[in-house]
Amino acid sequence: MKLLVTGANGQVGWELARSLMPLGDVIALDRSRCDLSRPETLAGLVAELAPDVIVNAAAYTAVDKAEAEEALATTINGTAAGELARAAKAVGALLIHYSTDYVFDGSKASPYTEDDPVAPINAYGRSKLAGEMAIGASGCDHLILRTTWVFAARGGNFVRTMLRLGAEREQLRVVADQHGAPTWARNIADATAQVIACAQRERQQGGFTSGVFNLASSGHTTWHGFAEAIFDAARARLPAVGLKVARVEPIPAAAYPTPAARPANSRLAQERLRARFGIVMPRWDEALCRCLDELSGR
Ligand SMILES: NC(=O)C1=CN([C@@H]2O[C@H](COP(=O)(O)OP(=O)(O)OC[C@H]3O[C@@H](n4cnc5c(N)ncnc54)[C@H](OP(=O)(O)O)[C@@H]3O)[C@@H](O)[C@H]2O)C=CC1
Ligand SMILES: Cc1cn([C@H]2C[C@H](O)[C@@H](COP(=O)(O)OP(=O)(O)O[C@H]3O[C@@H](C)C(=O)[C@@H](O)[C@H]3O)O2)c(=O)[nH]c1=O
Ligand SMILES: [Mg+2]
Repeated sequence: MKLLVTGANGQVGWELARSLMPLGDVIALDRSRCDLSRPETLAGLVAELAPDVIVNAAAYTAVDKAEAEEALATTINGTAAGELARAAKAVGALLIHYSTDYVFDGSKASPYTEDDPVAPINAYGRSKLAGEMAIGASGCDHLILRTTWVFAARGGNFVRTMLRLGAEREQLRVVADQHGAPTWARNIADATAQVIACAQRERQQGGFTSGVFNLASSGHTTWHGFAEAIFDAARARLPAVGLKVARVEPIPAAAYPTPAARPANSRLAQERLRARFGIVMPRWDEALCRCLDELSGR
């Protein structure tokens, strides 16, 4: 099996290179070899490589910056995703694509299911929704995996931000009224490998259907709860970080103004993923400890 991965240097893309290896030949392309800001180049690239599976891990993920660059975010997350889907259709490839909790407005009181109405409240969310819709319209075999609050030992993410700030300051203020499940990029990549293996069997046997699946850690917390867990775990595992932080003040989102609004509820129900693929994701706090173990070289 030939698997094409985009966004090879991203949190998820980096982990995919390892997780997908047992499935076949992985061609992992970074921005320099597969640039989603130039959607017109993608059909030719895919036709030339003729992969069996395309995993699109490239995305414009700068949530606040997207407010001022919505056109670029939409080209990368919307138009280019649609072009990859049409290219997948042309070569008969399966497309795996990632989307986000930010397609929802966060007003629901319980976890979102895949069929809940979408209503993004920021430019990034709108651009990711455009990608979902373009893929759905393409007619290619596809699975859209909606994930949340991704972290990893490398790349730009909340864990690395907190470790940096926690080494600089004695007190931090962190939003405590946004709820979600921090999800480790490695767990996403491993689950993706399971999903692909299952989907390819279904396609061979004629029982495949395309669709949207939530894919996030088990359990949930707030950004404040996540920050406290990061510092607790780091004190035990990463003395070299030299944490100064003594207090993490819980604050409402209204007290932490940002260019982009964020949903209050980012929780995603996991039943559909379990029913179709038998996947139960690890808990977010256990995954956090494994990730920090990796950072500490354990
Ligand atoms: N991060 C998160 O919290 C969440 C992410 N997701 C989704 O999961 C997927 C994976 O995200 P994640 O790995 O966390 O994101 P990252 O930001 O870690 O990685 C995204 C990658 O996309 C690359 N990229 C950006 N612009 C382009 C472009 N024009 N052409 C090609 N590549 C480009 C980046 O390249 P470079 O390294 O050069 O900048 C980066 O390597 C995305 O679809 C994202 O929307 C969903 C929910 C939460
Ligand atoms: C740095 C910092 C952030 N915050 C808040 C701001 C925000 O509400 C929350 C998280 O901030 P971030 O900017 O890391 O999160 P953000 O970039 O919005 O994360 C999102 O990224 C995209 C790509 C997704 O798809 C989402 O699932 C989600 O992971 O923490 C504080 O309260 N205090 C702080 O010191
Ligand atoms: Mg961010």
